Amino acid sequence: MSSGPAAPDWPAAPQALPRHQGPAEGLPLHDSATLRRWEAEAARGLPPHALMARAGAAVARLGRALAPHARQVWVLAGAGNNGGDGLVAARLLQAAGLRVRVWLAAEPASGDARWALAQARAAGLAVLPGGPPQPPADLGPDDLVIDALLGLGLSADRAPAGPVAAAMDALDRLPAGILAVDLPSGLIADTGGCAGRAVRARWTLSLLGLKPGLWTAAGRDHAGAIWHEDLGAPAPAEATTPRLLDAPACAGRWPQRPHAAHKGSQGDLWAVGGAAGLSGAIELAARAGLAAGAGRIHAVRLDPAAAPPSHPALMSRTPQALQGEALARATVVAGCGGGAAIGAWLPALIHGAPRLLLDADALNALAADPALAQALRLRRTSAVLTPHPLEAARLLGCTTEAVQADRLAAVRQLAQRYGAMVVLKGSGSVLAAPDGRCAINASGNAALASGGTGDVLAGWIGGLWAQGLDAWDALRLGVWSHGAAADAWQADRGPGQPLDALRLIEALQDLPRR
Ligand SMILES: NC(=O)C1=CN([C@@H]2O[C@H](COP(=O)(O)OP(=O)(O)OC[C@H]3O[C@@H](n4cnc5c(N)ncnc54)[C@H](O)[C@@H]3O)[C@@H](O)[C@H]2O)[C@@H](O)CC1
Ligand SMILES: [K+]
Repeated sequence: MSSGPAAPDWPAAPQALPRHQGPAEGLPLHDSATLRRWEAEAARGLPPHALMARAGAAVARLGRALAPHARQVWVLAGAGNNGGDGLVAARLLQAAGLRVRVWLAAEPASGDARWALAQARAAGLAVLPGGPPQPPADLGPDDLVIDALLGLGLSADRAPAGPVAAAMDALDRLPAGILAVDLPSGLIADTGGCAGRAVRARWTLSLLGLKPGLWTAAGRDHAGAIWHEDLGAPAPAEATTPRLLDAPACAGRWPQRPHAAHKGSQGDLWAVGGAAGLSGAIELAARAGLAAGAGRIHAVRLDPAAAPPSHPALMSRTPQALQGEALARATVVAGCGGGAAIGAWLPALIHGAPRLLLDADALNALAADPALAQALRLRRTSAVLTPHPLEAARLLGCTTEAVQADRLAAVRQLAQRYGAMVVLKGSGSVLAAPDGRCAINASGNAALASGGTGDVLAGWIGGLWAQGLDAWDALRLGVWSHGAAADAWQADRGPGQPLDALRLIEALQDLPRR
């Protein structure tokens, strides 16, 4: 960029403070192909039906714990092994003294499920396949319903019809809590999409491994609280599985603040945007960077007519100030409220900023200009992109529906195509790096669905990154803590209230840094 950099008055921010080692990258999430291999290997070393017996016992045990006052249980079982798990649970719950009724979609085909049905009948349960799914008339709110219609064997390309659809209709209308076996029926394990429709469970017990689809797209709305049972079968070593981004995966990864810290040691964040009429976005990003703890925050207005920042700790800058030494040590968050004007500044930022995060209008400019995309790929240092699904679709040249249909595939493709770290925002944000690392965020809730929360996220990640974290750590921690702040806020008030962007920044400041 052109003329007149401000002379630095403190030493440059270090590139990296001591690396913050957390216990792990997070729990692995397994795709269905891996789960099938895992199941086959585990079954080889066990007596017949042992895995199903363990699965059914785990469902029964958890059902008792979650619904301790239940007096009766209604089990809806499909004709596959998911239904077999439900039949085992039904038998065990009856043996524990509960009144159990079973609805079975059709005569089971697999050996395991036929065994489970025979055992259930031998124990005195009246199980006749087919017929209308009629819940027990006196089923109450304390009682338990077990959804064992469909699991990993769901055919994703057809919406459930016939008896299974009728059973799903019945599940929609029940007062009692629904415990889903392995997956809420109809939810696609690998993507979190629905095969037309899916059961809304209060709880899900995921068997063997955790599935990515429980955490992203429609997964969070359908799975309820997620429980895990590995059935005592050792997990396969899969290096490339996505990881669950949760509190333990982020523990101990916050930037260090040594006693002798000063504003020059905590990094320089430049928030670049602020086209006319859009200055609020840049102020939100800058304020979030300040809350994250970055040492000096510069708010760059691309249009001099745009309102200057109102927070007294933010330095109002022209774009010309971001060049030379200032640019060489800057962490730049570009695009929040940038309008079309941001495009002209991107070549210099892509070339000169050692840490660069592109959001909103910067992403739109990138999608529209192949030369920018090429320049980004050629960068030696990390860049971070923070698209929502529509921006991701523009970057990939596809529809928003295609992005949402397989969010993991979309984010991986973006990371490869642009040579950048990417977070695809939305319910269960997904993260990917060009080297194949991948994560799904477990925090956050619908309170975040309001204007400006994305600008806050961009500035918050930038503020963490400016303090010396490496790019992947800053991205992971930033995304998780952004959602965790909303979770803490909602825990105090209950669901349903939107969280405005300024309050979100306060909630981020209040979040304990452990
Ligand atoms: N794979 C594992 O990890 C283990 C599997 N077990 C259970 O077995 C399940 C997988 O069993 P299966 O492979 O038999 O599959 P499922 O029982 O999940 O589904 C197969 C059944 O669903 C029907 N179906 C599939 N798609 C449908 C659609 N779109 N609409 C209506 N009906 C549809 C099929 O006709 C078949 O009857 C797991 O989810 C789990 O509950 C456990 O027993 C033990 C370990
Ligand atoms: K199920």
